[in-house]
Amino acid sequence: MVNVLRLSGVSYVRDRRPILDGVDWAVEDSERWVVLGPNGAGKTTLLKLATANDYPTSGTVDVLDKRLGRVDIFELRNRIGFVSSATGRRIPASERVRDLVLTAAYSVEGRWNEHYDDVDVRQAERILAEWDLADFADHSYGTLSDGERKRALIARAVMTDPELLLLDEPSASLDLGARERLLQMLSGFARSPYSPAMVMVTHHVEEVPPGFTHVLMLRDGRVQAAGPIAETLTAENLEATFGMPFNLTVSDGRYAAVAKP
Ligand SMILES: Nc1ncnc2c1ncn2[C@@H]1O[C@H](COP(=O)(O)OP(=O)(O)OP(=O)(O)O)[C@@H](O)[C@H]1O
Repeated sequence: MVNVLRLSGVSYVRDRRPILDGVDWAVEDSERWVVLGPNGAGKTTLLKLATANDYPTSGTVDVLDKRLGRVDIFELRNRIGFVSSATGRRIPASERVRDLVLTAAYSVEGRWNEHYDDVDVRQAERILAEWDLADFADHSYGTLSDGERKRALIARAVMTDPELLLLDEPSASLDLGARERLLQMLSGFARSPYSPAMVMVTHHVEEVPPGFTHVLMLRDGRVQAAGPIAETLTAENLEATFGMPFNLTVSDGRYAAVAKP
């Protein structure tokens, strides 16, 4: 087992307010983590550190065995796949889906070269099929539905064979069918031993894909609970994290939570 991410005593303070407060957390290469917590808990801030897009105020962050602050972050970022609504906003509407995926191999957005290596073209075709995008390969990004866009962004993120894949609320704004389709794909991807370590931020236990192994629960910038999902994703920990009591059920690996009457 290899640590892909390790936060030790991490605090992140802005305007004298601790947004993350004494966070200790480690992700190993075979693990798939869900990060759960209410609005403002610090989930996106945590991803900013994990993607080497910011630095902690105190404590240490090691990403892929490199200590933030002592490493070339551009080299590090090439080894990390990241999907968020902000990454989606940077994609030109006219970009063809095939090029969106293919150009990831060259770390560019927008088609820039008429000649790609065969190995990259084959890899892109395989990934497009894997994420159910083969029929959309010649469509432009701007014409895709929200669900298709999310799958296209994930396909782009995995094109470079990242060692760590971070997803910030991938199923937010999707309709029920699109959400379920995406969760099935994420579940299959999470279960593959060839997939990288994964971290997915979500607000809803219903969006936890079966196959994810661990959960980190954050409240007010502090770790409320962290560990294997079966033992850690409990009604007690949900209440401690979201500040209200829930009835929690699990069926076929899918969780559902409703407030206690
Ligand atoms: N650079 C910053 N300066 C000041 N406040 C910040 C900064 N970054 C984040 N915050 C604040 O820190 C808190 C945590 O933000 P963050 O986006 O990490 O939470 P989150 O758990 O992702 O929330 P949500 O679920 O609503 O997306 C919020 O109250 C936010 O306003």
